[in-house]
Amino acid sequence: MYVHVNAAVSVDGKLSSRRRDQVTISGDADFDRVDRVRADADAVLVGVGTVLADDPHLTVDDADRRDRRRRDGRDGNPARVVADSRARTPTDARVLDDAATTYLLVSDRADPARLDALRDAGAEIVVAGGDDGRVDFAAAFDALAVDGVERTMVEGGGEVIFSLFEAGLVDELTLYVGSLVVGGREAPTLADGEGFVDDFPRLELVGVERVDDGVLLSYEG
Ligand SMILES: NC(=O)c1ccc[n+]([C@@H]2O[C@H](COP(=O)([O-])OP(=O)(O)OC[C@H]3O[C@@H](n4cnc5c(N)ncnc54)[C@H](O)[C@@H]3O)[C@@H](O)[C@H]2O)c1
Ligand SMILES: Nc1nc(=O)c(N)c(NC[C@H](O)[C@H](O)[C@H](O)COP(=O)(O)O)[nH]1
Repeated sequence: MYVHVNAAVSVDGKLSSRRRDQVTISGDADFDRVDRVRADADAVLVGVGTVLADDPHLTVDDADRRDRRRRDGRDGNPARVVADSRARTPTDARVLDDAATTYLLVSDRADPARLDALRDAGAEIVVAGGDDGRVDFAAAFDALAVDGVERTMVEGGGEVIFSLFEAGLVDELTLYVGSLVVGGREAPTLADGEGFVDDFPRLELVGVERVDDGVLLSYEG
């Protein structure tokens, strides 16, 4: 699986505010770039924290890009994937509408009644839980690959991105740094989780570009 992480942060590295509600960091040009990256992916993945905070749709906005995908024999939208160990995704979440296939990655600790309700709401359930009750991304990606998902774009949040770095699964990172300060010791950052104390993952900087009133940094993992 090729994993491309994309996120937008403030100059102080925050994904959103201490209230964990969505902060618009990208400008129009960056959101258009995000749409292009989505259109190139087989799947777009977020954590359930992002679903609960932002209720994202995770589809391709641009109709020409959807048409191009269909001409290439693909679905108009990439699949949507939510890392959701305990199946907390609301059954009326926007990711569960019929615009695309949606996989929920759950652990074996998820409540079977919740899973039935989510299946009824249209979700495909993939059980891929590690011993700690969190989704084992390597196992989950192997399961998705069976369905033809070879390229996944990850749109956050900070807990999921940390886990992917920890597991050594990040091939590419694009980071839009907007020119605003959010602050707050409790505000989510690009990589939260437990944090590293040694063996810090190192990335190779491969691009720096001014976009909107911010900077787009491109790295290889
Ligand atoms: N600026 C951006 O680009 C951007 C993008 C996405 C989200 N956000 C913001 O980030 C915040 C949400 O991020 P978050 O960190 O709270 O949640 P998250 O989206 O990273 O989801 C975390 C949850 O995913 C589940 N999970 C399952 N397996 C996991 C694993 N192996 N590792 C980690 N989590 C696993 C757990 O239930 C965990 O609580 C919101 O405030 C949202 O607005 C910003
Ligand atoms: N690239 C980017 N720039 C931002 O300034 C910002 N706040 C997000 N946040 C990610 C967000 O949590 C969602 O995942 C999608 O940006 C919403 O996507 P939809 O339009 O609903 O499909 N992402």
